[in-house]
Amino acid sequence: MQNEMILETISVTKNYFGDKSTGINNVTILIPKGKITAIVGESGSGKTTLLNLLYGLIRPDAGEVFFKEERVLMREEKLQPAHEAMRLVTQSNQDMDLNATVWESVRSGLRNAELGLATEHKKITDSLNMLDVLPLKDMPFGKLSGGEKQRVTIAKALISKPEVLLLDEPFNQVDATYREGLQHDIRYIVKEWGVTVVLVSHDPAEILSMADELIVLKEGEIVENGSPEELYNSPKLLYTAQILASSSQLNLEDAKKVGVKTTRGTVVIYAEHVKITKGFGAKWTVKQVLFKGFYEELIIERDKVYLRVTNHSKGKYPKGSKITVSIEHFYEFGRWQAPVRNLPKEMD
Ligand SMILES: Nc1ncnc2c1ncn2[C@@H]1O[C@H](COP(=O)(O)OP(=O)(O)OP(=O)(O)O)[C@@H](O)[C@H]1O
Repeated sequence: MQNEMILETISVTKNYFGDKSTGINNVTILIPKGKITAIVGESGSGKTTLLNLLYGLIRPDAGEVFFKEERVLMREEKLQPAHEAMRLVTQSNQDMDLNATVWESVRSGLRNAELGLATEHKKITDSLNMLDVLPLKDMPFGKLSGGEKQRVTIAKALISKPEVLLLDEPFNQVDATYREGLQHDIRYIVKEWGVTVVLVSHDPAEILSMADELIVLKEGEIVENGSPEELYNSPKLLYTAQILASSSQLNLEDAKKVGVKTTRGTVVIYAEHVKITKGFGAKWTVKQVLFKGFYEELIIERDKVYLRVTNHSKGKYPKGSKITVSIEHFYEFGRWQAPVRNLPKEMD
């Protein structure tokens, strides 16, 4: 069954000060209803601009944005900023009053001031509960941790049950330990309340585990889109592979040095596809051990060629260890063509 679409842009362009290298260019996208769509791309690729255009905060130079097939009116065209069925949560929490209590902060998200006290109380309680911050209700917003602030800001955005929630880097201020909890809660909200989420993120871990759909932006244009699995397992572009996975890129010469035979151009090797063992006469050296929580990322070197490796046996390969390497597969990219999957290669 085809997904129902809720938001759409048709050939939308927005350049700042007429400079075509800024903003976004000729972007056409469809956002499915009741799903999580993530907009990803390097810094400056136009992610926030696209989010603001979807919300009606900024006017496109060309093209149109539609919410349920109706054109989204811009803030100059009506009294309310942006669309009443959508809410945007920005990175800065700049519209939050630091001295207001959590309860008051969430209450200020109600647009209908005429609600009875009991209804209002229930709505605030429901929103706070949904984000698991009810016990903080009497705390001033300014005294909360980054993660708690983010939860309260989302609770405020959700109190009037918007159809679309737009999140700009929602986990930036959130401790790694609390990230998963918040990601899980957002997924739950999408499922329980049927909210559509569009989020902007640059962190592969959160995008891949959360999103149903990915839109990849590069220099203001969409270069790929699809499910996280599709784009992670078969990226068409080197750029996408670099954004979604911890990886190493080798040029033809370096690839040859380490035994990877390619004729087409850059080779990308995902860290998780490099397998290592300790071995006598091994030619690779562990140069760095990066702590990643429940696993490590190693930077290893041979003949001045460096590779990233995911290592789940923490502590087994300290800095300076000599190791043997095999690569399960790698991607070849030449003139931005589709990748070629390769069979395991023994390199030592
Ligand atoms: N208000 C503005 N005035 C002028 N240029 C802007 C403005 N907002 C964004 N830009 C420029 O447009 C381009 C895209 O910016 P945008 O913030 O949309 O990118 P982004 O992908 O969200 O970046 P980041 O990940 O760093 O937040 C950048 O070159 C940026 O400098």
